[in-house]
Amino acid sequence: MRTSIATVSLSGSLTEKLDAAARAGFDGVEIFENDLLASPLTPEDVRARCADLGLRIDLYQPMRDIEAVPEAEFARNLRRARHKFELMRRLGADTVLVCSSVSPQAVDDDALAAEQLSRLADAARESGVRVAYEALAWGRHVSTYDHAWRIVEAAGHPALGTCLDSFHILSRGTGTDGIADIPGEKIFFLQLADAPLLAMDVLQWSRHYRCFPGQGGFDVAGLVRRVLATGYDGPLSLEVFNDVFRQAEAGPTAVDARRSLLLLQEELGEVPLPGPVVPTGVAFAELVTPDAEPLAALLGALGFTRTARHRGKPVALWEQGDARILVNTGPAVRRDGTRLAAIGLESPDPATAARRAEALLAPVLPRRRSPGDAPLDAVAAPDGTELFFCAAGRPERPGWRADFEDTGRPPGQAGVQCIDHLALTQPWHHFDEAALFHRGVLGLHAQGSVDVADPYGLLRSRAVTSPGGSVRIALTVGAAPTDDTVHAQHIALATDDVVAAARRFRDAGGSPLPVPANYYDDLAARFELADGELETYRDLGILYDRDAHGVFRHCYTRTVGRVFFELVQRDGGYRGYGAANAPVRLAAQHAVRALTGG
Ligand SMILES: O=C(O)c1ccc(O)c(O)c1
Ligand SMILES: [Mg+2]
Repeated sequence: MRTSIATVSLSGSLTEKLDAAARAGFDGVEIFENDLLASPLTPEDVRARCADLGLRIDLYQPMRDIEAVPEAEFARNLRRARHKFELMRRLGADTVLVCSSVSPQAVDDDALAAEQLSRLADAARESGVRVAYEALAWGRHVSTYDHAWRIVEAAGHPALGTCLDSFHILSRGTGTDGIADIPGEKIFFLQLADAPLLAMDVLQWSRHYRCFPGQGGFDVAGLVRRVLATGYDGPLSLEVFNDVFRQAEAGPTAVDARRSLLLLQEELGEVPLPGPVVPTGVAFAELVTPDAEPLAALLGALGFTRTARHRGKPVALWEQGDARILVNTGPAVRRDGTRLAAIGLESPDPATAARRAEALLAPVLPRRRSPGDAPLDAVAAPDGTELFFCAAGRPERPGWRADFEDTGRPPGQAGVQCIDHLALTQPWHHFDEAALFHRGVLGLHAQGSVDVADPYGLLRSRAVTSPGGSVRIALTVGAAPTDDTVHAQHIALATDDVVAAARRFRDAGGSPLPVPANYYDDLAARFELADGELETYRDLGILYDRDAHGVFRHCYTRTVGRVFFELVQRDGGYRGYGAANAPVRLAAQHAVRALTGG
């Protein structure tokens, strides 16, 4: 199955768009007229460039407001169209998209629409061009795919077919049964886009919020299955109007787009991919820092001990229960300050997990970092976080732990059992990509996204989890372009007694994030807590939340660089991450930063 992408889906100049599409491995492009008009390249240049890049020009688009208009108007439209057919000859593009008219001049007359589209197709055929007629969801008289098909069928012209666009069909909730009535050879083109389920004007929704398949709420795969059943054998082409993609760099967007199509093709059984191999736990989280001291103090207060050091690199292993944290002070990482750089994921089959990631266009990292290191399969996530696939339950394989030499100190025992979750701040323009990556590449389940008010902005957060919750990653992003480096990442540590753990932390010299008294007044109003409970929480800076399943109690440390820790206690199967408390936490962190200038 050939794959294609509309130039409108990518940012930059036409040249940049074409380069990005080719590099990501697309077979073709839809050239959006505005991209050509704004380009200094001649149509012949564009044609040559596409040929050099191995890209076919699958579609030229759009032609608007053509049909069902008074004859004089149609004559002008035909003249305009002939110009474009000549342009397409120079480009080497053989299919043009005609959107259903939105013109106030258009009349509700299918016979007239069919007759004029037929005359348009006559002119197109003379230039070796085919016309694909698409119903815009907001078309003046034609807004559904089955209506557009009835007109195409009535015209009965060999150079006239229809273009199906998943957004226009699924946004209107039009049933897809009617697709089976269209002969495959009359579907001249198939455009794919997903979108989040929003209640808004369909034109605004389409022009600003489309996303790649798998990133929204539509059943795009179900629609494609129906289209393929007709015998359609043209490309699967992504046409995504999206405000974020318009601003983000074209290269990564094109990779994100291609990954989305690969996953769609896998779902359809068209492209076999290795795996997925779902990770079964977090082997370690690796922090890099220019100065180990503040982290050492923090980890010590949390009850971790330094149990081992790497044989060849300045990396220390801190352990408590099943929570393992690497602190890397290597020179290569000093410039970025303290941050979460890598995650070790326990995997039942690391090699296959890495092969799947590679097949889905994740950059593969060298297996051996230095001579003598145990080979580890690793890839980079879209935000640059390194993901190591660590053999779990495979004693015959040398694990990452073999690279470490024990210090002789046992793991700490201050009530922390394991890593509950990791919260990673994503670059603001890669949020949807990050969720699709973690779902598609790692086989994690993506939960719905929640908005969180920050005193200076709005954050969106979406969790991806393994079955049973042994791996939980909260992906967070600012809703508007921001300096992403100001956002923190955190490691949440699970305990079955957060009160005891928080007390130990404070007694060991740790300073919890201070929580305002107003928060506790509100807590008293919302929940009937046992005698003394509220006072304990207030004293220790513990926050409280409840869902349909259970109770969540949690507290935070101060931030070092971009990193802070959270102690969490989940009871009764609580599923969330304390999102209700996040605005208070964010405000408290801003307040601390303002005081300390850090
Ligand atoms: O928003 C539009 O105008 C527009 C143009 C061309 C398309 O293929 C489409 O789906 C929408
Ligand atoms: Mg379209």
